[in-house]
Amino acid sequence: MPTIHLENLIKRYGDVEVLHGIELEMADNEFTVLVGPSGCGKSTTLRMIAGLEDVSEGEIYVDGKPVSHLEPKDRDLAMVFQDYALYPHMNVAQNISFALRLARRPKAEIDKKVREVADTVGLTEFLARKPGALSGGQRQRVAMARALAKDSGIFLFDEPLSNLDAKLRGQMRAELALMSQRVQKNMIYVTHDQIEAMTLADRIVVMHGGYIQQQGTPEELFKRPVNKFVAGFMGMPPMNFLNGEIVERDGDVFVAGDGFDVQLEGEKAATARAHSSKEITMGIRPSDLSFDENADPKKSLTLDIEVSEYVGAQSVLLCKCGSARVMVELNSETPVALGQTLTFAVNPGGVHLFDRKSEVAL
Ligand SMILES: Nc1ncnc2c1ncn2[C@@H]1O[C@H](COP(=O)(O)OP(=O)(O)OP(=O)(O)O)[C@@H](O)[C@H]1O
Repeated sequence: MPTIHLENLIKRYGDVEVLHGIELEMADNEFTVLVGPSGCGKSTTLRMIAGLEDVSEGEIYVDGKPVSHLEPKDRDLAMVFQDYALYPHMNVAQNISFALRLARRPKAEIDKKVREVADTVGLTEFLARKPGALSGGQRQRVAMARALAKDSGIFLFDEPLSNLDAKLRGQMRAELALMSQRVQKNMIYVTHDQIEAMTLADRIVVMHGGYIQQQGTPEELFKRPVNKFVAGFMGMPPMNFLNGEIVERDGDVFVAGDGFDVQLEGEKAATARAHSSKEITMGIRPSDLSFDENADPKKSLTLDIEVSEYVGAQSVLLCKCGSARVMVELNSETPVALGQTLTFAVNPGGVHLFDRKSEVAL
């Protein structure tokens, strides 16, 4: 499979620069997800790789060769768009084989390829149907099969699941994960959905404001976000942020703020002590806060429940901690009432510290 290298990619529309020097390497057979909020530049990056947008500065290399001057058709890639763009008057088999027929491949070869890819995406029984008689998920699979039939080394996806309802999205996500293991291609996938990114990616690239914020495995991004943006973007329910100050008392290090005073341990305490500014933001994920009435007061948060959202086995509680809001999760069987004050133990390893001004992780 080809490797892809984006070298200092810059994109300008007129005077406005929207990508400010994207530097990225994608290895053989890797599933890379570009993720970020609307307008961060992920689609523009993908469209530049595809050749659908010009490169303002920088270069795109595929297997070491510059490709930014090449037409999309000469770039050895297949793309699946958000809206699938199927031909409504052609049946599934004809949609899948369109590019092969255009290239005048022998009929036997085309038939074999159609059967193969239809089997891969589970469409065998629908080959004679027109797109109008298919469900959203099935249409999505046709788009995928059509791209697979091209046998390209690189596969590009632009939010391919965004038109599906939540249940189908979940199913297709799982199918995509399975398919990507089977087809062994270099895949680049764009989404604004961090759950899609976490479940599909070998490597996630988080973008914001035309810059790459961080790239790494889903676990690296979740456990060691480099800044407050990445920390808040990855994970659901999102990480809680509490503004506080680093204070030392009797040799111990605390983060103290409105309504909380949490002692730091080990490496975190040493890092906080050594940090130049005392003004920080403490981040704690809901999964690192556990309900415990007997928790050590120095290592817990006292929270007033404002809203409780029942989501099945767990409830998500929106609470007040001083002037800040904190989300926690609680077993739905635990009897609690709105307005009640509860104590949640802080997992010391789950405390993240960010410089309050620069928002960079300490
Ligand atoms: N043709 C254009 N002319 C001017 N600005 C554009 C054009 N296309 C995109 N932009 C701007 O470039 C930035 C990046 O857009 P892009 O579509 O890549 O974002 P995105 O992260 O994919 O967002 P979304 O999830 O909403 O599609 C945005 O600020 C957008 O307004």
